[in-house]
Amino acid sequence: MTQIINTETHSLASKWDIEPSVLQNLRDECASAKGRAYCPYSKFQVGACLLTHDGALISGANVENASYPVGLCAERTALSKAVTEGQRSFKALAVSTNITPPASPCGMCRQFIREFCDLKMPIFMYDKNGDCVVRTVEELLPMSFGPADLAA
Ligand SMILES: O=c1ccn([C@H]2C[C@H](O)[C@@H](CO)O2)c(=O)[nH]1
Ligand SMILES: [Zn+2]
Repeated sequence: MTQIINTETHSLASKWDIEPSVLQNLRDECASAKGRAYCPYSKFQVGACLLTHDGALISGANVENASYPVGLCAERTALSKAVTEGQRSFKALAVSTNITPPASPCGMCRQFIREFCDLKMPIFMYDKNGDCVVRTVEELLPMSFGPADLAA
């Protein structure tokens, strides 16, 4: 069956060197993961999905806790799942929320992402309408501290 892929997805995909159907799957996966968020306190659902260089998609959602600060963001859930499944080579991250403009990863997640992802890796942030804002890791966390700095 032929998939219908919109023009925005096509142009984003070519800009970031991702197959349009793969970018569409990434977007769909992070949107579905959002539906599995456990967020009874904030009621703010967030879905995230990583695309690995070998084409795997690994998703996560926010998981809150009655002791509020214990809650986990979607981005760190997805990354922790991926890393503990042996995946550390990422081509893109997508995040989906039900607001517009789209939410961007919190400061703690930016640092967590920076540990494993290339500074030039794109982060696709989808809003409630499925529209997208894209920024690289470096744009979200300039002049960052990373693993190589410890060895310097
Ligand atoms: O990028 C974000 C921003 C917020 N949250 C979660 C944390 C908390 O569960 C809820 C409200 O902050 O949304 C994420 O998962 N990712
Ligand atoms: Zn976060």
